[in-house]
Amino acid sequence: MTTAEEKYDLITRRLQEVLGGDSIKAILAEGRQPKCYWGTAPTGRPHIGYFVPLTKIADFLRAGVHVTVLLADVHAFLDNLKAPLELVAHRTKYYEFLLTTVLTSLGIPTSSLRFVEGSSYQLTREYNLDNYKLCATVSEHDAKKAGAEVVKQVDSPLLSGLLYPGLQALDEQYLDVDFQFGGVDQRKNFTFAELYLPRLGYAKRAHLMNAMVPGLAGGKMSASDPNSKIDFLDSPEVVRKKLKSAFCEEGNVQENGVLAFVEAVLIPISQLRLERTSAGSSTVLESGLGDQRPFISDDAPEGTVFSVERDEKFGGSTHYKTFEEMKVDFENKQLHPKDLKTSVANGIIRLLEPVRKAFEENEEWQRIEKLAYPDPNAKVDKKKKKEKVYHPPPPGKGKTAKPVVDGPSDAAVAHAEAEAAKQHPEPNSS
Ligand SMILES: N[C@@H](Cc1ccc(O)cc1)C(=O)O
Repeated sequence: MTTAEEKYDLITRRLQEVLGGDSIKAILAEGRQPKCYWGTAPTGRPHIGYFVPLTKIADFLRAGVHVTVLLADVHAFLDNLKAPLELVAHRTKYYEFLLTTVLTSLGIPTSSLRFVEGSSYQLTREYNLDNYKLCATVSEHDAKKAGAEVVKQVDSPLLSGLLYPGLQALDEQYLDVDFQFGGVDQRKNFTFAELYLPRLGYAKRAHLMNAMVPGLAGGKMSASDPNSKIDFLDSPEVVRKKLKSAFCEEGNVQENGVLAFVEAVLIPISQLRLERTSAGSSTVLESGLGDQRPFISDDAPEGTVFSVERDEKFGGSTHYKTFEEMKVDFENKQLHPKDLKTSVANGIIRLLEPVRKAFEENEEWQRIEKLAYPDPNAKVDKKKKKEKVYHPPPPGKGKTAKPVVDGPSDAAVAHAEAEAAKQHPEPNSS
């Protein structure tokens, strides 16, 4: 990788939108290495759509960008308590285990990037003062608009949802980056940051956005339909079942969750692996944990990005070098939905194998997983907890009355949290 233009092209390839690209070009032209971050709020369990930002991170690293991954723990509960306070630390740990493993499986050594927890700096005096300054600058209308696509929209919105975009904007300053990267669903948050950071005297950052990952059922990968998304730890049987029920009609390339998924997730991973092989050892990418070519048959010609394996009596296997070729075949009914689904299922199973293996070999991760995502059907415990809730008498009343300067008791806080959780129940996932 030599010229600034080549680096810029690698940084911005496959993105849906770039705001402020010229500032990145200028940094590269000076021979400097841009700094960026990608933030994720540890709420529900990450699904395999996360491969999209993670493969993009591989591009950034290859172009010499300094990458920070923000585990936005504070944001995870600011967003309608999607991660309730008592679970957020466990979920943060779970995300860290998972992201580290997936990055390694893609051949990205985590030593080449930095992980930061939001709460490690968002609770400081300096950050909070900036937050209050923002609160005295931003209108309620703008804060609401900025969070509209990211913060869960409910009938009785909490104040925390209004703070969310402001904190995300401040993160750019406190993580000291040149650009922030995220899905296009972050667009309103990003333009909000561009407008408001300069009003605090901070630099306006560039924003890079990837397209949203399509769900297997068609449309966006949906939180409410568990069949539309695949968990990193799903077993081969579950992966096959989810693919079987995916919407994939013969000849229809317009509404086709499976094909769209191949284009957005699987082919970029194949390309990444191909580039690694051809670039040799001079790149930051190392060999991954597992199978090097999860979607390509052993006997496929060079340059193949996806193989559909088929019995000779059904015409034999086809090896595609581009997504376009595959799409044309599907449209012309040369590629049958059943064959496509089978090859995609097999590819995903191979891709997830090293992640599942790492999970099975790591007792600490397994312990954290249970704490982070307790079984929602284990109602017994919940009931017990409810009975224990203590309702303190109002200040000045009751035997234990004392001045209120102490702040609310733990029990009062627990009660308030339980009430909040009732009104804003946690969604299945983000
Ligand atoms: N808004 C991001 C999470 C995030 C939080 C804080 C940030 O600074 C950046 C990103 C999401 O929807 O997942």
